[in-house]
Amino acid sequence: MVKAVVLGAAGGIGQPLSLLLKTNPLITELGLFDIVNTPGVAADLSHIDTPAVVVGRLPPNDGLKEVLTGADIVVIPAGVPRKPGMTRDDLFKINGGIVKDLATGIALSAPKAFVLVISNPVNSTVPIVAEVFKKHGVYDPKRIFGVTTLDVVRASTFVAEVLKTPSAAPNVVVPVVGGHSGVTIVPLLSQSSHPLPSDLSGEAYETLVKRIQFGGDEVVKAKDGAGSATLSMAYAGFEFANKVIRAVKGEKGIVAPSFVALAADPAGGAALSKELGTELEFFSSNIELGPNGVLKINPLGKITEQEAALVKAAVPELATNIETGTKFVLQKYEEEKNPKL
Ligand SMILES: NC(=O)c1ccc[n+]([C@@H]2O[C@H](COP(=O)([O-])OP(=O)(O)OC[C@H]3O[C@@H](n4cnc5c(N)ncnc54)[C@H](O)[C@@H]3O)[C@@H](O)[C@H]2O)c1
Ligand SMILES: O=C(O)C[C@H](O)C(=O)O
Repeated sequence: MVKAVVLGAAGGIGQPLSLLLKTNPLITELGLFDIVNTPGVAADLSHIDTPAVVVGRLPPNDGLKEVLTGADIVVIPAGVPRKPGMTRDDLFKINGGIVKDLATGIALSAPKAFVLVISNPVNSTVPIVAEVFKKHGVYDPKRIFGVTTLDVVRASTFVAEVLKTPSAAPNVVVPVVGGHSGVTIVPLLSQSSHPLPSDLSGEAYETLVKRIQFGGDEVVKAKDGAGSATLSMAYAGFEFANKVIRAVKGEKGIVAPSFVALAADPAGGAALSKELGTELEFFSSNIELGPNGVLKINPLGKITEQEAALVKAAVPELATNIETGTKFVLQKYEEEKNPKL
């Protein structure tokens, strides 16, 4: 029995993600929450002949609480997407508040659920969820994940294109570490399952790295004001959710990058901090998943000088993004305690 919940289920990501989750036979209940349209989305999906019983709720009458109660896994794609010219950080003002409110609902109604955060800016929204959970005394760093899978999916696709083996994309595995925005997205091309040509250096290497780092911009530009990646994100979110569910069901050796608190595995986190040369509270490295969430945070391993330079460039921005999320929640709690602030 697995209950999966999507918060923001009527949106561009939420709908196709809910559709994909409905196709997973391991999911027995699918809860959909949004501020609009979830009864319709749920009615539509409920006609599909797979096991999951679908329920869609709106905010009135404790809809969030009802959907979250009994949840094993909660995926959050709620919030506004970018338009051309915007950075992911520009979304913080609106999405920070949305994620804080939804995290509060999860802390109250499904504190043991695995929480998969898609809403941008991920580097800041994951720390928001962590702070909210700390405040409610239910924080377990092993259970909160920033979904960076789309970067991995893109890296696989773009590397396969360079290798001129388009059908290889699903088999090409390229770890992408750091975070989920611009220079914090660090592809470790030297660890690609399919080695790149040895002459891929200089401009060609930089072009490939930039394409992976700024792949989101490609979609934002092409959609021309109608939002950002939705379908590829739904695919990526489904991939990662499935990995978590498979690990919970006892499958061993499932490894994937995700933006998690290093406290989720203190020993692995310390080793990673040593490699980074600094202590960050959150970082996306390859993690091994287990029945309780994060089992092990893997080190970066052997990387090239170019990759070390990319990691170094990512660290200051990550530190700022993390602090933005944490401070936002702490300040909100201060304001609630002392409304005159
Ligand atoms: N992590 C990633 O790799 C990644 C990839 C793509 C998009 N994103 C992010 O995902 C988010 C959603 O993108 P989208 O294209 O689906 O946007 P969208 O506008 O199409 O959908 C967002 C949905 O969230 C809902 N929503 C707003 N406030 C809510 C609340 N308080 N509670 C519940 N639902 C609420 C909206 O009603 C809407 O249906 C954006 O922040 C986007 O930047 C992240
Ligand atoms: O680019 C965006 O704003 C959405 C998402 O983070 C992406 O990488 O596609």
